[in-house]
Amino acid sequence: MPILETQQLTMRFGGLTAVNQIDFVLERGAIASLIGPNGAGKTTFFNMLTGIYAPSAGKLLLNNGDITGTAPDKLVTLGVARTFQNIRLFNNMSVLDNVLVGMHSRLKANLVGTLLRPPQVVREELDARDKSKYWLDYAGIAKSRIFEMAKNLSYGEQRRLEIARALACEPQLLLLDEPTAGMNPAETVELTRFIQRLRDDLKLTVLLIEHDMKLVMGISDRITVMASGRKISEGTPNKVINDPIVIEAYLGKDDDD
Ligand SMILES: Nc1ncnc2c1ncn2[C@@H]1O[C@H](COP(=O)(O)OP(=O)(O)OP(=O)(O)O)[C@@H](O)[C@H]1O
Repeated sequence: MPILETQQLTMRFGGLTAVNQIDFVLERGAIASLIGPNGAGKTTFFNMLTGIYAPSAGKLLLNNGDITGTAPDKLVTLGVARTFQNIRLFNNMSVLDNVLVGMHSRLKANLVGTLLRPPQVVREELDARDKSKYWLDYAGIAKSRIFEMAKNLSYGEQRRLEIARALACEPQLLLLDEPTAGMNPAETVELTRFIQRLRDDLKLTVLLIEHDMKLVMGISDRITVMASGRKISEGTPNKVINDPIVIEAYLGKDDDD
């Protein structure tokens, strides 16, 4: 059973169809990539998968259950976590608090519990802090950095912090929107290995939007290619890179995609 499936998923903004009737299947445990020229509809597709946009038409299934139109925080509790193309951190909060905020939707305490702080709430908070520290360490953020404000981290560290925050939500499916954007080649290699570890050690399913073709070709079990809102090709890296439609629509472009 696939972990995620879309059926004829469509998003219209006024007269523009940004995502047009996409059928997509993501197998559990896969690393899959979504590629395509600027404006192809990749981020819009991600935004529907994570509940930020309710699709204009079509269906979205998680573990065969219909989750079309489900809100983002609910999807996090169902095991879908993501990072963003433009890093979205609380810059003036500590590194640790950024992860704790991300875990909030999984904590059980309600407002009354939070105010009265009975022992089980205090315990839950302590557990959450321990878990946050664990995931920060897992993502390679030094212990000495966790009380720094997020804005003081290097760019590569901020990207890893975003991933740590997503991991702390204990997802089954992790969506990464251009995770290497702005990284230098060494950081990109390191991140590639890290993504493979997420799949191999944590058994996560990973879907990424990525412009770095070397990374995409090296890491992906499957690649889906979008152009002008449509899926134009799909398959193994080898199949996709040799598909004339892809070469014409995407790889043949002379910009830096
Ligand atoms: N909220 C919105 N309102 C109106 N139009 C939008 C909105 N979001 C995206 N679009 C349009 O939808 C199309 C697809 O955009 P999208 O950002 O999904 O593409 P993309 O493949 O992620 O591009 P990039 O690689 O540049 O990030 C573009 O024409 C874009 O201008």
